[in-house]
Amino acid sequence: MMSSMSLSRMLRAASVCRTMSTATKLTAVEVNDKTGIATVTLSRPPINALNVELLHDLYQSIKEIENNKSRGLILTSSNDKVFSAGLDINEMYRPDKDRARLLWTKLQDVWLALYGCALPTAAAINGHAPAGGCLLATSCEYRVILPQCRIGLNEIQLGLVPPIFCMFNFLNVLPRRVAERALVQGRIFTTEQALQIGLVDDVASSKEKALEKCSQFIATFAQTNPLARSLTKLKFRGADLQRFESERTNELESFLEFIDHPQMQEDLGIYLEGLKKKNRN
Ligand SMILES: CC/C=C\C/C=C\CCCC/C=C/C(=O)SCCNC(=O)CCNC(=O)[C@H](O)C(C)(C)COP(=O)(O)OP(=O)(O)OC[C@H]1O[C@@H](n2cnc3c(N)ncnc32)[C@H](O)[C@@H]1OP(=O)(O)O
Repeated sequence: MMSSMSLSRMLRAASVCRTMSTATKLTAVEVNDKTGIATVTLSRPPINALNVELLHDLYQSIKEIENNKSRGLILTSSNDKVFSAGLDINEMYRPDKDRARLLWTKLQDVWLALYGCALPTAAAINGHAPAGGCLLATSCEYRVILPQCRIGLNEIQLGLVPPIFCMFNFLNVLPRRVAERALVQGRIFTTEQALQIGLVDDVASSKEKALEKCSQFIATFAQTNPLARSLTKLKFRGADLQRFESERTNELESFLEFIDHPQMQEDLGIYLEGLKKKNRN
């Protein structure tokens, strides 16, 4: 039988963390009642590839957390090897046109919501974060990564032109020259390299420690007026958000045109097959 001691401990623990009532299917949202920090966990096995549904759920979670006046938002993954594999290539290869339009629109919505989020944001990067995975992490204000991970914007290696928000994210984090070279080379960085160039702020030996460091970052704003903080953040990011708005329709059309091209379809097919073959050998 459970002792009254362990029962009270369990009740205390349960009162610290609560799952948000509207937590969605492919993202789990947990709010720590003590700190007021919400953790969003990407939960689309096996590798958190960003499809329409995951992007939809992620957007809903970010907005919900922002509206619930949490103290901050931490983004992480339920997979212990992959933070996110980026866009689901199956959504771009031989795509349904309406769905491809939706995919890109939802990616744009997520970027706007995360990059422009009024709350302090941090990413506990507990696995590889190529392409769209890196985009999510660099939309946040602070990043902690685990050892032996790979992170970067490698779109150009797939023959894809990195969209404008990739550029904004890198310019916000890296010196201009480093950002430009990383994007045009489609560089994927190791944990050590990412730390050395400043693509991530810190390295932690486990997911728990990464989450702790993210919470500590968010706690640095405990004494700061939240409105003053968010308006200051907006002053830094506002020009990017405005330029994005003015180009979002063009970027959507460019994306659709791009993936409609026969050569692009052939390249994506080869790339996808290469990823699958790796597992067959
Ligand atoms: C205005 C702009 C105009 C035009 C621009 C046009 C387009 C720009 C788009 C730019 C925005 C973002 C783009 C992207 O995100 S593209 C996606 C790029 N992602 C990658 O290249 C990652 C590829 N994957 C990997 O490197 C590894 O899978 C990873 C993530 C390191 C994990 O490795 P591991 O744990 O070993 O897992 P597996 O490789 O065995 O993968 C398991 C399983 O998943 C399949 N898979 C992997 N990645 C993807 C993916 N991104 N989409 C779909 N499927 C993926 C893989 O094939 C395996 O499948 P299997 O059937 O073999 O189990």
